[in-house]
Amino acid sequence: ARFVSGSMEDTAFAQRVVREAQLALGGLDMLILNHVGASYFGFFDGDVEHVRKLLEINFLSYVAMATSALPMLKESEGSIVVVSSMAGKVGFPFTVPYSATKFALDGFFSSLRQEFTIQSINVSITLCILGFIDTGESRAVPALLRAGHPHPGSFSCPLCPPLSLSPLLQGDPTCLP
Ligand SMILES: NC(=O)C1=CN([C@@H]2O[C@H](COP(=O)(O)OP(=O)(O)OC[C@H]3O[C@@H](n4cnc5c(N)ncnc54)[C@H](OP(=O)(O)O)[C@@H]3O)[C@@H](O)[C@H]2O)C=CC1
Ligand SMILES: CC(C)CCC[C@@H](C)[C@H]1CC[C@H]2[C@@H]3C(=O)C=C4C[C@@H](O)CC[C@]4(C)[C@H]3CC[C@]12C
Repeated sequence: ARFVSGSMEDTAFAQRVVREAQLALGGLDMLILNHVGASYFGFFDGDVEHVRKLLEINFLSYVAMATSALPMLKESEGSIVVVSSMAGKVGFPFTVPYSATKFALDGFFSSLRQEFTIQSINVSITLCILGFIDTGESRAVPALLRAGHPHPGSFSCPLCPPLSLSPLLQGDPTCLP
C-alpha cells in the first residue's frame, strides 16, 4: 500500500494526495471519501472554531479532492463515493457540528450529480447513508447513552418518542420511521 501523511484540514494537502495518486497510478477509477475529524458527542458547546475545523476536514477536503480528481475520473468514466451518515440526512441531538458537515456533503454532491447528468459527464456519485457502526470513537457512544450521558436520565428518539434509542444502537432498526 502507498500512503501520503498529513492532515485533511489543509486543502492544499488534499489536492497533493490526488496529485501523488496520479503520479503513482497514472489514473483513477474510483475516489472514496471516508475520513472524518474527531468531534464530541454532547450538547453543542458554542465552539465555532471547532465547527470551522470540522467543515474543513469533513467537507472542504472532500470538495478539493473530488475537484482535483475529476479530470482523471472523467477519463476513466469512474466513480466518486462519499461516506455520510443518517446524521447527515436527519437532525439528531449531540452531533451538531458533525451533522452539519454531513448535510453540507449532501448539498454539494447531490447538486453536482444533477449537473453531471445535464452535462452528460459519466462519473457516478454515490452518497452512503450509514447508521451506527462500532468503530473508533463511536464505540463509546452506546455506553454514554446507557449511562444517561450527555442528558441526565434516559431520553427517547426525537423522531419516535415512545421508543428508546438503545435498541437502535444495539442493531435493532425498529425505531426508524
Ligand atoms: N462509526 C459510525 O457509527 C458511523 C460512521 N460513519 C462514517 O463512516 C466513515 C468512517 O467512520 P469511522 O471509521 O467510524 O471513523 P473513525 O473516527 O474510526 O476514523 C476516522 C479516520 O479519519 C482519519 N482522520 C481523522 N482526522 C483526520 C485528518 N485531519 N486528516 C486526515 N485523516 C483524518 C483517521 O486517521 P488516523 O487514525 O490516522 O487519525 C481515521 O482513519 C466516516 O465518514 C463517518 O462519518 C457514518 C455513520 C456512522
Ligand atoms: C433516525 C434517527 C433516530 C437515527 C439516529 C441514529 C444515531 C443514533 C446514529 C446515526 C449516525 C451516528 C453517528 C455517526 O454518524 C458518526 C459518529 C462519529 C463517531 O466518531 C462518534 C459517533 C457518531 C457521532 C455516531 C453517533 C450515533 C449516530 C448519531
